[in-house]
Amino acid sequence: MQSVLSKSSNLLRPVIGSDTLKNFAEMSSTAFKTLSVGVPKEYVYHIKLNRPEKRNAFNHAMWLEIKQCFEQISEDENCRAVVVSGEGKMFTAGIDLSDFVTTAQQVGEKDDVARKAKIFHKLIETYQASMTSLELCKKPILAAVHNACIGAGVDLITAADIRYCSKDAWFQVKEVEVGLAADVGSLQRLPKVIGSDSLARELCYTARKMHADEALTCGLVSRVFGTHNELLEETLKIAEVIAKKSPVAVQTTKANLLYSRDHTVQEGLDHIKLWNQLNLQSEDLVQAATGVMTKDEDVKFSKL
Ligand SMILES: CCC/C=C/C=C/C(=O)SCCNC(=O)CCNC(=O)[C@H](O)C(C)(C)COP(=O)(O)OP(=O)(O)OC[C@H]1O[C@@H](n2cnc3c(N)ncnc32)[C@H](O)[C@@H]1OP(=O)(O)O
Repeated sequence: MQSVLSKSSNLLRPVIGSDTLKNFAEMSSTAFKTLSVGVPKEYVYHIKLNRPEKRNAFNHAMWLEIKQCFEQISEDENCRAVVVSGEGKMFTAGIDLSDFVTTAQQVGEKDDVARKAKIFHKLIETYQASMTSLELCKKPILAAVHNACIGAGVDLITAADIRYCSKDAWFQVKEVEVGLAADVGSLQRLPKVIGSDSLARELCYTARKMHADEALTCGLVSRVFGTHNELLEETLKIAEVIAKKSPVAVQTTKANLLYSRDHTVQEGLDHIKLWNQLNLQSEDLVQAATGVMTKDEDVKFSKL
């Protein structure tokens, strides 16, 4: 097991250097230990949580690699939409409990409360940044959940743009059951995603499982597909639709939806006005509008 203490000097060290930006998809298959990266369609990346033998539990390496991966994708002109799924039996079993307990025990061996707190402060900050990297990634992220999505899995998917699942999916904000208050995003994002403060509180206080049908009704996911294969196939198709649109338009839309979530309507309107006083001058606008008028559904936009 890796612990945060033994790896602390490496906490934010990038796995991939900036010189490899162009070859991200090829490089990442060897650079990442806990994620796999594929390019199933033009401009569409598929990231899989890849510790199937441990049910894709988030060990320390995975927390770090998620951040590295999405920061890299954010700047990668070859990517316009990202699908995130889990390899093997389920989406994820949440935080790697063995890893986490080892860390907690090592911190416990220190004598002073302030010094212990400093280590946990850094750890929580690092794990929060990992989840937030999906939200800050300029490219839309589509989470495709099959079977279990537990604990940290809910933190992850609520930072994604779009959530789909298969019929066998279930979701669990399990933190209170393992003696924790969730601290890397679920408490902040879940109520906003589902739009029901009462249901969010019920899920977070009871740690009960929520199955696919209820996840659809409450808006945690926007579509349910039959099987895992259908889920991936359909999610990739939707990612491809997004990837064919103007990257200027799509990336500006993501940035402004995020901004507007946390601001007043007027602040949001002022914000998009600034973005679009630039973007209305982009070649993408003329190309896309011409495509609509000439019924050309295959307009090719330059890389961004
Ligand atoms: C600063 C902190 C911020 C983050 C906080 C996050 C909190 C959380 O995520 S809380 C949720 C924690 N997760 C759990 O409580 C889930 C525990 N696991 C299970 O309940 C079951 O394993 C599960 C229902 C997911 C799967 O059951 P299944 O029968 O399919 O598999 P198993 O035989 O139980 O497990 C297979 C191997 O995977 C290992 N494993 C599963 N979950 C975890 C985990 N969370 N952490 C570490 N390892 C896990 C399990 O030990 C088996 O390994 P092995 O014995 O080596 O084969």
